[in-house]
This record gives sequence, C-alpha cells and structure tokens, in this order.
Amino acid sequence: MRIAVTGKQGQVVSALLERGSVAGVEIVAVGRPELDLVDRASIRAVFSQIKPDVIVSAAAYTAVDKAESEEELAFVVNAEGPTAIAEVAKGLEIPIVHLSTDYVFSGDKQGLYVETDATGPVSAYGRSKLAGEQGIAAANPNHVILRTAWVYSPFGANFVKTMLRLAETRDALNVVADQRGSPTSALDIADAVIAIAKRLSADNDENLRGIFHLTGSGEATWADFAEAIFAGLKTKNGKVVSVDRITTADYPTPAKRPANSRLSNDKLKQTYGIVLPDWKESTKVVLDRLL
Ligand SMILES: NC(=O)C1=CN([C@@H]2O[C@H](COP(=O)(O)OP(=O)(O)OC[C@H]3O[C@@H](n4cnc5c(N)ncnc54)[C@H](O)[C@@H]3O)[C@@H](O)[C@H]2O)C=CC1
Repeated sequence: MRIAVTGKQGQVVSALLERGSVAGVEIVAVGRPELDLVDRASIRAVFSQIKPDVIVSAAAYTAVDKAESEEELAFVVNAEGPTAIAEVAKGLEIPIVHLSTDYVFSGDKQGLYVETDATGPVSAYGRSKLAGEQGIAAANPNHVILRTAWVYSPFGANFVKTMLRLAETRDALNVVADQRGSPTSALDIADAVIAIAKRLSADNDENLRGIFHLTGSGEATWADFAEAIFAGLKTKNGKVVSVDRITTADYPTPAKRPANSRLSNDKLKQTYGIVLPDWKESTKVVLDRLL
C-alpha cells in the first residue's frame, strides 16, 4: 500500500516515514516546493502523479501564537489547502486521513471531550483547523479526521525538546499547571494512522469514517509533563531540574489555550480497537532516543 503524506519535516510525517517501513507500507512525503498548501495548482498536480491508495494530511500552519497575527495565512494553509486535498482524494476515489486538534474546543467542559461535543475554538489556529475539518467533511465523505493534542517526538520542534534544551542552562523552570491534556507521541500517532489507512482502503463501512479523537492514554498538566521529562533526564545523566508550578495567568501568550484539552478516545477504541500507550511510557521511548 502506498500512502502519500503532506509535509516533509513535520513531527507526524517524520514518524510516518520511520514507522511505514516497519509496517511494510510505502510512505511518500510531499511538501514544499512541489506541494505548497497555499497553491491549489500544486495540490492538484502532485497526487495524480504519486497515485496513492490513501492521502494523509499532516502538514499545517502550527505556530499557534503567530497565527493570532497571521490568521488569514493560517486559514489558507489549515482550511483551504486541506479542503483542496480532500477534493483531489474524492476525484481519485481514495480516503483522506486528516490531523486536527484539541484546540477546536474552548476547554470549558468539565469532563473528557467526545467527538459530538460542540466546538468553540478560542484561538485563530483553532478556528483555522476547525474550518479545515468542515471543508474536508463537505468535500469528501471518505475521510477520517483525527483530533490529537500535545504532540511530541524525536523530530522537529516540541515541548520535550524545549524542556531538554532549557535544562542545559537552568536548574528550575516555571511551567503552567492549570491546563490539562494528554501528551501524544507522534510515533504512536503514526502507528495508528497506518492501521487506520489500511482499514479504510480495504473496507467501505461508513462507520470507519468521520471524526475520531486520538491522544496518548492518561492525562497531565504541562507541569506534570515537564516533571516526567526531568525525571527521565535525571536517570540518564544525573542532572536535577525542578518545576515551579505556575498558572496560565502567570504566563501570558498571544493565543488563548483551552484549560481542558482532555479528549475521550472511546470511539476510536470501539471502532478500530486502537488504544495509544500511556503518555509516560511513550515519553520514556522518546527520551531514550533524544538523550
Ligand atoms: N504539534 C502539536 O502539538 C499538534 C499538532 N496537531 C496537528 O497535527 C498535524 C501534524 O503536526 P506536527 O507534525 O506536529 O506539525 P509540524 O509543525 O511538526 O510540521 C508541520 C509541517 O507542515 C509543513 N507545512 C507548513 N506550511 C506548509 C505549506 N504551506 N505547504 C506545505 N507544507 C507546509 C511544514 O513544512 C512541516 O513539514 C498538524 O495538522 C497539526 O495541526 C494537532 C494537535 C497538536
């Protein structure tokens, strides 16, 4: 099976390239310059040449704070581009698997978010990703939208790498302790995406299509996540870094973030039998690679 994935150096695309060979699946990464999400013509041209069985839409404008001042560009990249890809997939009669985000929700709910909960993004990035979900769903019923969250990996830029970099020069760090979510390893996302793509290309059942939540098992605050990273660092090289728990109000950012990012993964478990590993286990796997 051949999977075309958008982007060349992102966390999820890098993980797919690595895990694809383990799963015996050919992964073709397409990104700039031959595929630019702001250029519809490039989107149309590239996939008919590759002839994939499934398209995975992983590339995105992911600079959450910068999007506040570049909302128009974020919309083109996160909504118009993926919608055009879904149209191409429809024309090729193949499924599209698209990565979306917990930031489509406001974070005001008390419990875990389920797929049918009302959306209500509180940031430009979240609004652009929600518009992408809606554009894809309207363009091609043969879609799976995977809302994930707090993605980290050995690749690209992410929270784990930022914490390890800061630990080189600091003994204590202030980390936000009033946002809850589920850290999710891009390596685990890649395994799930490949399993889902295989099912989609073999089975037309409409229950396999639609929106699904896909996050690491268990939950944490950013401060918990940082502590787990520094515990791993301590066992590796003895360096001790302490975490000072602060509130979101103590750490103002241009984009507002949901206080509650916890997503229920029950639908994915019931439909596909997929459950991602506990975030603490997957964090150890990534730390082993980075340290
Ligand atoms: N990183 C995170 O914490 C989260 C990410 N997501 C979603 O998961 C998906 C994958 O995220 P990551 O791998 O972490 O992202 P990333 O930021 O590591 O990679 C994004 C990729 O998109 C590419 N890209 C950006 N603009 C482009 C354009 N105009 N044309 C072509 N390619 C372009 C970049 O070159 C890069 O390869 C994205 O859709 C993102 O919105 C969802 C929730 C959380």
